[in-house]
Parts: sequence; C-alpha cells; structure tokens
Amino acid sequence: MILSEIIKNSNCKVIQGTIDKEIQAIQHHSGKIEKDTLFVAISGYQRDGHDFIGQVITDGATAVVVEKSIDLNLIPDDVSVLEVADTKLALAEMANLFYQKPTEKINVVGITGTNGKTSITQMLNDLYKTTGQKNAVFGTIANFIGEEKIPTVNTTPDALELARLMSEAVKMSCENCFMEVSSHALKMGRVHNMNFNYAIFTNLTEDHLDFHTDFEDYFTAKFQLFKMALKGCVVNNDNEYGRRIIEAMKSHKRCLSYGFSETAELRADQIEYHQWGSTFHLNWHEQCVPVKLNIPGKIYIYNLMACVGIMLLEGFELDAISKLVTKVKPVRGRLEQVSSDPARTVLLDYAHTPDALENVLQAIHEFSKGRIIIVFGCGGDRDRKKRPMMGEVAQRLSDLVILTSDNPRTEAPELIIKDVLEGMTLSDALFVEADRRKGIYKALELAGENDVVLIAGKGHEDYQVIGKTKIHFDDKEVVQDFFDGRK
Ligand SMILES: CC(=O)N[C@H]1[C@@H](OP(=O)(O)OP(=O)(O)OC[C@H]2O[C@@H](n3ccc(=O)[nH]c3=O)[C@H](O)[C@@H]2O)O[C@H](CO)[C@@H](O)[C@@H]1O[C@H](C)C(=O)N[C@@H](C)C(=O)N[C@H](CCC(=O)O)C(=O)O
Ligand SMILES: Nc1ncnc2c1ncn2[C@@H]1O[C@H](COP(=O)(O)OP(=O)(O)OP(=O)(O)O)[C@@H](O)[C@H]1O
Ligand SMILES: N[C@H](CCC[C@H](N)C(=O)O)C(=O)O
Ligand SMILES: [Mg+2]
Repeated sequence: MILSEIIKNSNCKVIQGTIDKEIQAIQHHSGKIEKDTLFVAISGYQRDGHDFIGQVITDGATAVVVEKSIDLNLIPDDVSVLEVADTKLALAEMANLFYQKPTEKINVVGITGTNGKTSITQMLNDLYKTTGQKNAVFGTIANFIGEEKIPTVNTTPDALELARLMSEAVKMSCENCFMEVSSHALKMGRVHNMNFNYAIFTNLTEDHLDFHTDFEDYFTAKFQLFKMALKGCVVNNDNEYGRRIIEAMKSHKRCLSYGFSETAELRADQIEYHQWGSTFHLNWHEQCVPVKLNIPGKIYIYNLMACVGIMLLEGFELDAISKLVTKVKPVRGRLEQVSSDPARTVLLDYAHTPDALENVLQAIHEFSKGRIIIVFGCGGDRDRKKRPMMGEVAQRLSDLVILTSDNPRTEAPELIIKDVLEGMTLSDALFVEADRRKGIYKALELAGENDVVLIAGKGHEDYQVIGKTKIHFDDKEVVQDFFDGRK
C-alpha cells in the first residue's frame, strides 16, 4: 500500500522524504523488520522504539513514525520520517488502514470488567457456533480464528496485532469476533480506532491498582468501551459501576441491563444450584423461559445473561436462545473438575482476585457436602492490595487453607505470602507451603471423602513465572501425578 494512504487518518508532519512510496509491512518491533517496512517507534515501559531506528533502517525499514525529535543527520535521505503526537494511537490508525478497516467487516463484541471476560467470550462462541456462525475469539487463553488457535502474550493484543488478526478473521469468513478488552488495552490505545458493535460490562472489583492510580482511573478506562459501542451495550445492573454505565448511556444508545434484581431488564430467578450446573428462569419483558446451564455457580448465570443480552439485541428470540444454552460447555480452567477419584472433588479455577475467589468459593458452598480445602497464592509484580483481601476471603469461606505461590515473577515468594498473611489469622487450619506442587500434594493428602479441593489462581495456565523465567507448570498435571502416585 502507498504510504500516503496508510497515514491519511493520522495527523502526521512529514519531516523528511516522500509519502509516495510503496510499503509492504508495518512494525513496531525492531526484530521483525522486512523490506519496505513502515516502523512505528513506541516509547514503552521498558524500552524505547526510537532507540532502534538506526537498526530498523539497516534491516529494511524505508519509513519511520516518531513522537520525539530525532537526529536527522543519522537518517539516510531516502528514508521517510513522519512525526505524530502519539505513536501508539498512530499505530492503531495506520494498522486499521493498512489492513483495510477489518472491524467494519465483522461483528465485534467487546467484553470488559474485572472478572468473567474469558468465560463470556467462550460461552458466546458456543452459542453462536450452534446457530451456524463462524467466530473469532480473542482473549487470555489464546486468540482463536474459527478452530485455529494462535498463542498470545496479552489478554488484548496491541493495535497492530489486533488489526492483523481481525483481517485474518475476516478472510477466514468469521461473522463475529468476541474479544476481551482489558483496562490496560483501553488505557494504552490498543483498541483505538476500532469498530465495536456491542460492549459488555461484567463487574469492577479489586485488581490492577498497581497500573491504575485508583478505582476512578480503572473505571474511566473501562468506560471508554461503552462510548465506542455503535449498536448497544449489555451491562450488569447488580454492580454499582454497571449502574453508572447504564445511567450514562441510556439516553445515547440501547443499553440492556441484566442481573438478579427487579430493576434489571433481563433477570434470572427460581434458581437451583447443583454440582453439574444450575437451572433457573430468564425473564425479559413479558417473557419467561426455563434454562439449564451446565456450569455451576451464580457467576456463570451472570455470564450467561451477558451472552443472552447480546443475542436479544441482535434479534434472536428468548425462547430460541434458551434452547441453545444446553450447548454451552464448561470453560477451560474455570471451575474445571480434574479429579479421577470419585470420593474427592478437585476443581481448578482461575480466581486471582478477591471477588473471583469469594464468588467461586460461594459457588462451591452451594453444592459441597464436605469440607472445602483451598490451595492458592497471589501473583508477583501485580496489585499488592488484593493479597490480604484474598487471604481473608480464602480463610472465611473454606475449612482448610494451603497458602502457596502463584506466579512470583520478580518478587520473593515468601514476601508475597507475608502480604497475604496480613489478611489472615494463624490457625491449625492454615498451612504455608511456598512450593506450589508440594502445596497441591498437601491439599490432596488432607482431603477426605466428600471434601472439595479448590486449586485457585492459575486455571488454564501451563507455566509458572519465577523471576524472569517461565517454567512448565500445570495444576492439572500435578493433580494427575498425585493420583498416579508420582512424587
Ligand atoms: C505494562 C504493559 O502492558 N506492557 C505492554 C507493552 O510493553 P512495554 O511498554 O514494556 O514494551 P517495551 O518492551 O518497553 O517496548 C517498547 C517498544 O519498543 C519496541 N522494541 C522493544 C525491544 C526491542 O528489542 N525492539 C523494539 O523495537 C517494542 O516493540 C515496543 O514497540 O507493550 C507490549 C506489546 O504490546 C505488551 O506485550 C506489554 O504487555 C506486558 C507483557 C504485560 O504484562 N501486560 C499486562 C500488564 C497487561 O497488559 N495485561 C492485560 C490483562 C490484564 C487482565 O485482564 O487481567 C492484557 O491485556 O494483557
Ligand atoms: N461474572 C463473574 N463475576 C465474578 N467472578 C467471576 C465471574 N466469572 C468468572 N469469575 C471468576 O473469575 C475468574 C476469572 O474468570 P475469567 O477468566 O472469565 O475472567 P477474566 O475477566 O477474563 O479475567 P482476566 O482479567 O484475568 O482475563 C474465574 O475463574 C472465576 O473464579
Ligand atoms: N491477567 C492477569 C492474570 C493473573 C493470573 C495469575 N495467575 C497471576 O499471575 O497473578 C494479570 O496479569 O494480572
Ligand atoms: Mg481473561
């Protein structure tokens, strides 16, 4: 594509060279330069793309976009140099044009909130697949284009990767894209310039206050998505921040509220909880339908209502939707049953916030007949405030606690554990075992008949990050090793 076409929506100052030249690729990483690449220099948290300009030109970049002034004496004359106010936003604008505005050709549903995003994307995929539609799903576990699984680092990819993935999804005839939109992504411009048809809000509770200055900053980031949604929003009415979104949006666009309270437009009642899932009624205006969901816990009724809300806005009949719900499958690493021993239930769950832990433990209380034994830890280099809160919740809602490590990252595991202990009281029912494998073994050894062991925090993750190293570690395999008698 011609450079002038790529930059036409960005307010660029041409510092040097021509904009009438052919560009083959856009990149922001110096390690991925090909012939005739447009390199966008980004000032990051660790590195500065501007420091790599010399190298990318040697490797084949023929145009660079900067947000800082650079020494033009070091740049060959035939390399075009463009200046913008913010290269992160310019990257999103340029990638959108380079990949031919892919989000205008696919129905994009963005999901935001502290907990429930991954679950909702997967549930929406199950529901829409049943209607015969092909989907892309972008999120924490991986990015999926139909059945193709593409590994990912971030929950929401950067703007360049997103535009590329979206254009691939369009090429592969996906009709919908269900994507998680993290508050980091919203704040860092990763979804700038995208077309969202719908936005879903799940909840806003303690997390990421290492990145956001306070709750208002966290909320403001999330709120951006609702301003962007073109066709409508589906919002949790039982959460105070959800009610703020509903209030702010209702005079601007269709805003469907869901929840258990009487004021929600889509409402669940007559609930019966079981270990395999739950049954309930969904009420919408004058209609009421019975529903059977194969995932246990009240939180999944919330997640399902969010999905149903989207389908209602899209014109599906409530009765028809309720029949599709039997096709919704449990989500990998979310209340996933992994025990091969019929006497003991062992569950994996990705709960890594106080609210998730509270909800998941409450869900287990709804069906458990014995004791609840929890194994959990907190991630390093992340929000420290949530640690004692998670400790308090774990102790309050379970009978035995094994406090262990999650992903310590660059922090000392013992110090993370110390933070968690601030919210707990010492007791015979509390064990500390920093080695996660040993912690899981300890819980399984202690579990008797009818007991439920919950291994929380890592869900689908098949690694542990210790220092800067990622080692293979899979809670599910550790449980299997225990039952197979491996040390
Ligand atoms: C804090 C944060 O969000 N960091 C993200 C950011 O990295 P960064 O700013 O550190 O990047 P950097 O390494 O300084 O590089 C700056 C620039 O120099 C370039 N560079 C860098 C090195 C080099 O050799 N050559 C080069 O050209 C890079 O391509 C980049 O353009 O940009 C990267 C590329 O897009 C992201 O992968 C990275 O996410 C890191 C891995 C991360 O852990 N992010 C977390 C906090 C996050 O975003 N989490 C949310 C989910 C949270 C949740 O829902 O629970 C998410 O959406 O993933
Ligand atoms: N609607 C919900 N409300 C509260 N907690 C939930 C809800 N849905 C799921 N959870 C809990 O949160 C955990 C994470 O769920 P999920 O992965 O769907 O959330 P997420 O928003 O994608 O998280 P992340 O921000 O890490 O990507 C689950 O394992 C479960 O314990
Ligand atoms: N997206 C979340 C995942 C946390 C998962 C948990 N296992 C941890 O490492 O804290 C984060 O990066 O904060
Ligand atoms: Mg997720």
